[in-house]
Amino acid sequence: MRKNPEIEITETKLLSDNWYVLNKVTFKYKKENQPVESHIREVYDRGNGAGILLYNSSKKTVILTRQFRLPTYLNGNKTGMMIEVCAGLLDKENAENAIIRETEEETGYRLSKVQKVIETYMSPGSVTEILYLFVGEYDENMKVSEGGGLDAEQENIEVLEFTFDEAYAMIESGEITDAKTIMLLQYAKIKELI
Ligand SMILES: Nc1nc2c(ncn2[C@@H]2O[C@H](COP(=O)(O)OP(=O)(O)O[C@H]3O[C@H](CO)[C@@H](O)[C@H](O)[C@@H]3O)[C@@H](O)[C@H]2O)c(=O)[nH]1
Ligand SMILES: [Mg+2]
Repeated sequence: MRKNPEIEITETKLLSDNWYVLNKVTFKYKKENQPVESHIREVYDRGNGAGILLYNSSKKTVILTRQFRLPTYLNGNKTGMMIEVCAGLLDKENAENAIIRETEEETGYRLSKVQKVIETYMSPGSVTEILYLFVGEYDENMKVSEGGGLDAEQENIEVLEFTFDEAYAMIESGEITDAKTIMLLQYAKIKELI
């Protein structure tokens, strides 16, 4: 599937597969009329993910989640708590089914339709993950459980409802710093979704 004649991968060394997979990859970069360069990069493969902005256009509200995120705690986020759109890693299913399942697990809303709006590499220098971003309408009739995430995965997810304006202002105030959440809120603003 790979289609770049300038690139030749010569070695892939597994550094860790304790949870997800970290490889050290050596490759040759053969640029025309230039000496061949050898590069080494560490690449973290944790699969692909999906996220969704749940919105209600008549109430002008959105559903977001709050949870502890250790990597942010280790890098400048005082409490480690992050406000994010509902999101999860894909199992073997497609992104649309995954986000519908994840929405119910994390927020308690059972959606029947969602719309894919963005596909993005979140950290292309180091992480393989593609994130598929969706929007979907929710209302109270779709609420089937409390949400909160899977106990088995110790997720401890709080479900929050904000007006769209409140949520949008939290980007400016620095209360929302998660990239996929900022992208989806800005998408909603640009497209005048809410
Ligand atoms: N034991 C253990 N658990 C882990 C480890 N890494 C992750 N987990 C757990 O695996 C679960 C994954 O939950 P999901 O809801 O499927 O994924 P997510 O972490 O919400 O991922 C979403 O957000 C990420 C960060 O923005 C995105 O990168 C990802 O694509 C997705 O959108 C979480 O309970 C998480 O704590 C680990 O090293 N060890
Ligand atoms: Mg999640």
